Amino acid sequence: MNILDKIVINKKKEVAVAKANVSVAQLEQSPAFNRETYSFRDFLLAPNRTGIIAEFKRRSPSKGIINDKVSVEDVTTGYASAGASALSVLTDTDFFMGEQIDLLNARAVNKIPILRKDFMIDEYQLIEAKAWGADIILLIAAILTPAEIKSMSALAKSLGLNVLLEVHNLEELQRSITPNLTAIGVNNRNLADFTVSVETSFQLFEHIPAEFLKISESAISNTDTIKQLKAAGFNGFLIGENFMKEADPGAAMKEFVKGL
Ligand SMILES: O=P(O)(O)OC[C@@H](O)[C@@H](O)c1c[nH]c2ccccc12
Repeated sequence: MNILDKIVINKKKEVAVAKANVSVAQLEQSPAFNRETYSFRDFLLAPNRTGIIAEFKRRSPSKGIINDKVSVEDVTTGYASAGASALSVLTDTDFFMGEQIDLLNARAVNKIPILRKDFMIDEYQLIEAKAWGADIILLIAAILTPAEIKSMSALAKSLGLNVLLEVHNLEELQRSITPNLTAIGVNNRNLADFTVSVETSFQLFEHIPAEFLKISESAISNTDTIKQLKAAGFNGFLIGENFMKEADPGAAMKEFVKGL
């Protein structure tokens, strides 16, 4: 059993507990639920922003603890002022040390789109995402059927949420395309065995239909890589560890973008 299988088994139990504790009607009453969401497309393509989706990630299964000393408010506002087009906030606790409150806190202090970074396996989690202040949800092709991707992205659209579909190979990409997606993210990290290669993005690029925003995810640690990805046609760059490993991730991003 690989890590992704373990995460999904755990997530199913977590969602069952959450559903028993908090009803959809309760989630729908949360103040964030009825707000207007920010447009992922507008912020990603804005000329005065960097295209970087900057991630708040304390820990990962591949790296262990990356940084558990910083506050989500300091880091995400630092990212936003360094020119992030969007923020990514992990809400998985058992494997990434993220929390629901991290997303709520990031939402309270930022006026740019926020991705709820989690393993979505149930429509209930989309209602949570909206109620907790997210603008974007992640759907990971490796753990969902094409029918699930279709129905979850249609529900996301009806909630005003943007959808980032994550793929790692051509087969996942081709079976998962559906009209209600906003963006396609090529994960340079294989979540089954943790190997990384930015080549994955360059290889899959030409197979992504023109109407979707194109994001390269993971293992990006220098501005030359971003310049090459931009030249190939990528619109967005999801970066976590390269900033989070520093004592002040916002300042690290500010320094990094000088090289763009
Ligand atoms: O820290 P990195 O290598 O810059 O990667 C960020 C992001 O792409 C990565 O955290 C990620 C990509 N897809 C995911 C799915 C679930 C959890 C995490 C991820």
